Amino acid sequence: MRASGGASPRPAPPKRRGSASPTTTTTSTATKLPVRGASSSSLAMPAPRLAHLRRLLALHSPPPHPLAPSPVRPQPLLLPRAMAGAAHAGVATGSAEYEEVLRCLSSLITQKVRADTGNRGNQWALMSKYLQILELEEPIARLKVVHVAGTKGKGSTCTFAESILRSCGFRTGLFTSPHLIDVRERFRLDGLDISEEKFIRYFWWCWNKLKVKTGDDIPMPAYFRFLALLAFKIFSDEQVDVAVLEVGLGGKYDATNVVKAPVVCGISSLGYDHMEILGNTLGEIAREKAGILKKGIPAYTVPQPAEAMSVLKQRASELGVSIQVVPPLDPRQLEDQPLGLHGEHQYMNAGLAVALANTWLERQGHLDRIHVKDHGTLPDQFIKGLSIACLHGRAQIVPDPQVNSEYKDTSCPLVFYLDGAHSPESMEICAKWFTHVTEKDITQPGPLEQPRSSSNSKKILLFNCMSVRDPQRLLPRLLDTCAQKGLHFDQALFVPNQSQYSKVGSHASPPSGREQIDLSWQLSLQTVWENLLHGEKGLNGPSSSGTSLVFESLPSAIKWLRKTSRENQSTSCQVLVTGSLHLVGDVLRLIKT
Ligand SMILES: Nc1ncnc2c1ncn2[C@@H]1O[C@H](COP(=O)(O)OP(=O)(O)OP(=O)(O)O)[C@@H](O)[C@H]1O
Ligand SMILES: [Mg+2]
Ligand SMILES: [Mg+2]
Repeated sequence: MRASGGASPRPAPPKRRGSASPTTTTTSTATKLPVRGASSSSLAMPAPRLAHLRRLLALHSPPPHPLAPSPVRPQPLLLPRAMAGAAHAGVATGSAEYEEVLRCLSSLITQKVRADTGNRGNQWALMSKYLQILELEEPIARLKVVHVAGTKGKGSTCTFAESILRSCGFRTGLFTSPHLIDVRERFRLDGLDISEEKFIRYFWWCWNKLKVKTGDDIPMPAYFRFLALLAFKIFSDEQVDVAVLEVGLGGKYDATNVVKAPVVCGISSLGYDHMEILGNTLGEIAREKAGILKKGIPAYTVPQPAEAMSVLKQRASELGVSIQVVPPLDPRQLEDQPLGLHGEHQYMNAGLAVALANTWLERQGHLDRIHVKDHGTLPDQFIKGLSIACLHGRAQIVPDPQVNSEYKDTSCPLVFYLDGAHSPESMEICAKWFTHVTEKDITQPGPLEQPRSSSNSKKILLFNCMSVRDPQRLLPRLLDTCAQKGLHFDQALFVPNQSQYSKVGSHASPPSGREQIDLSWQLSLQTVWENLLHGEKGLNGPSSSGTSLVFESLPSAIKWLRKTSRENQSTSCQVLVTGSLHLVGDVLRLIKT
């Protein structure tokens, strides 16, 4: 652990987007992993190694409203249905064949697609070649697709829409990204992660066909493209009634955009992210996302900044379609049921999902399945779908199972508040959610009382972000939004993600030699934080000592949190984990083991 004000030399300020990262990304390591053809003995992978592969594969390919938020309920650590498959397959129990599948998948991860224009231009034409090889053109044309792009809220919107249509009695397929713990989270059938057995079967089918037909002219598809092709294969063979597809990155050149005639399209909240690929202005970003709109296909969006909205409208009019703007859902429409996903912003995503599901039902001639009530509330199946929707790592509250089991009363001395926000806009949303749920005097329903009143609670930030992101935009947004609501962090902890150990070793646990761990990025984050708190005096300021810490590993940070919480029993530790979905996934995995 390194505390602020310590002897470590002050690191250089963090690099901006597009500059070389002070840490090596997991991507480059992934390409070094052995690919298929390894001897069977090498398949007996130790659990930490398998965990590392799962994390590695989590790589992406991809205005608040005034209504009061729903009551927030801490979620039990027992993973609900959608995550149950992943939890069961568990990090330690995956079969040797599954490990081999993960190894093959990781060989498809290339730096190129993420960081430059590899998914554009000529490269895009390759998608149709892959579809031919896999004989997927006709099956895709038969799928009844809901397609969603956007900067934020895609996954949540898709999850709500799928859950609604499942509650209406349809067989559903849901393809989202990224995943938190296990790659199979990206593929849900009827609301459940695809089974390991099915995943392996479909994987080899696609893999082997592609391996035979690819070579120097046609390379193997990159990671996200392969996953999208796999999703198409799974959903068509499984004969789902509806396939809900989240765009991985952008829209126009995204692998999911091979769908020529979806039933309905949605564009969730637009903002700044992935500018190194999508462009620097909201207009440019919006144009890329509007690339999923199609002639004759109804489209919906949420209220957007004017610059983005005008681009969406212009593109829609070029195509001769109207794009309808859906307001956030009014909680009264839910008959007092809370949404399954928490936070004010989810009313926005839910409103979009309702429009998408409703249009899907209408266009498929299934409106007779739902009973529209005359007093303005949603049909029962919609309310049910919205309230059971589940997506981990988004505004999720998890009391620490270890520390809390030591207390007989209902208090929760250590609680994790997890949200995978990683763009400036979502930092703000996340900060609002955290301040709201930890506010004094809020009594939460459910089996667990609110930890303790905020007067004797400690607010701790556990943060990391990928080095392609700009902490100078993320951290001030978080800090300022919290401060405006009267919340101040007692401490901030900066840690590398578990998966970042890949650069120094093959295990998911930290290597023994401390000197091997490059913490320069975390030290840079700490500098940004300290400068925000104490001005340019930063780390050398007398008041800064102890307000932030850098840990060399996540397990050591969690150990420290547990120790601190045990030593101060009258104080509850409320830990906001944010900045990276990878970090959130790592924390979820670590605290349940
Ligand atoms: N409508 C929204 N507006 C702003 N931020 C949002 C919105 N919906 C979700 N978020 C934030 O974005 C995070 C990710 O949400 P979600 O998974 O739904 O989005 P996504 O678009 O799929 O993100 P990703 O880019 O990681 O795939 C949430 O944890 C939350 O912090
Ligand atoms: Mg994204
Ligand atoms: Mg997503």
